[in-house]
Amino acid sequence: MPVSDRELTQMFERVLTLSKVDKTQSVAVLKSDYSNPRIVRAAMDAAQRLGASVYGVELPAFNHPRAMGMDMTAYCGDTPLTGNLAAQRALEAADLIVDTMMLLHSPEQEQILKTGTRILLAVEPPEVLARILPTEEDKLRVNAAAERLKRARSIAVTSKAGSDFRATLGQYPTVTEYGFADEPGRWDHWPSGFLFSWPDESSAEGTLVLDVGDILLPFKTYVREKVTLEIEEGFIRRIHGGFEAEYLRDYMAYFKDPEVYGISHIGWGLQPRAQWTAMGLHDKNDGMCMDARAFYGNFLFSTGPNTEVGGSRKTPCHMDIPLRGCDILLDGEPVVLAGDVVAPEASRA
Ligand SMILES: O=c1ccc(O)c[nH]1
Ligand SMILES: [Fe+2]
Repeated sequence: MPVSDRELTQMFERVLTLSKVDKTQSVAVLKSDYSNPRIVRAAMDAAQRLGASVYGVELPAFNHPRAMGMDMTAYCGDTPLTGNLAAQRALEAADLIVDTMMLLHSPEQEQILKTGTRILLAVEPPEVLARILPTEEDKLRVNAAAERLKRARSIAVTSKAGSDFRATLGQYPTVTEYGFADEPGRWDHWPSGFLFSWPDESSAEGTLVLDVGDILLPFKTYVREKVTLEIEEGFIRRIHGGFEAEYLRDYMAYFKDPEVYGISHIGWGLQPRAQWTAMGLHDKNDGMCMDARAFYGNFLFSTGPNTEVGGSRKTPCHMDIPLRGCDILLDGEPVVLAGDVVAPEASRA
C-alpha cells in the first residue's frame, strides 16, 4: 500500500530522533541518480524539522560494465563515491549521513565510520520502511543476542534438510542492525533487526543445504529444489543440485574471482515484523528485500566481501542466503532451534 509523503516524513523524524539527531547535529543526505526522490525529500525535511544543519551530497551514478541487475547488493565494493575524495571529506564532516544510494560493503564506508560519523542506510520502498519502523525494543532484543554472539568462539548450524556447518568465531567483531544509527561511528540499516559476525578465516567447514523456500539474494528467488554447498577451509568448494545450483554456479563463475567463494557475514534474524513471504509480493527492483535478511529465526549466510570488518576480500559478488528451519548453536548452546529463537531470552520477540 502506498505511504503518504507526510507519513514518510514523520517516520524519518522518528528514526532520526532515535539516531540522536537534534539542533546540535549536522546531517548529510547522500544521493545519486537512482535514489528514491521521496526518501531524499523526507530525510531532508525531517532533519530540518529536528533543527539539524542539513545538506545534500549528490554523486553521479556509477555502473560497473560487468554488473548485472539493479539490486544494489549485487555488485559490491565500487560505488559512486569510489575515488571521490572531495565528496568523502564532505560526508565525513557530517555527524550523520542518511545514505539513499548504498555505500555498504565499500572500503569508503569504513573510512567514513572511523571518523566517528554515523551512517543510516535507507533504500527500501516506503511501505517496507513503514512496516518495519525501528523501535527501542528491536535494539534491546538485537543487543541481547549480540552479547551472546560476542562471547561465542564457535558456531554450528544444522537442519533437517541436511545442513551441517561449523566455524570458529572471534577474529571478527559482532555487527548488529536494529534500524537506527545512534552511536558515534555506527552504521545501521532501516529496516533491519538481525546480527552477524564473520567466521575466522579458513575455519568455515561442512555442508549447507538450501531447502525449498530458502532464499537467494540478489536473485530474489525462493529455492524450489535443494542446492547443496560444500564448504572447506572457509570457501565454497562445490555447489550441486538441479537448475538453481547450476544458475548459482554460473553466476558466481561469471566474476572470475576465486574470492567470491569466501564466506562473508553469518548470523540470524530477529525481526518479527519482517516476513519470509514479503519477497514474493515485490518486484525484483523494488529494493534489496530486507524482509528476507531480517525475518525472525532465519540463519543468514552470505558469501564474498569482508572489507567492512577489515578483511582483505574486496570482491564484488555478494550473495545473501537466508535459510529457514535451522538449529544454530554457539559454543554448543542453542540460540535458534528449528527456525525459532530460543535464547538469549531477552532476544526473543
Ligand atoms: O543490511 C544489510 C544489507 C545487506 C547486507 O549484505 C547486509 N546487511
Ligand atoms: Fe550481506
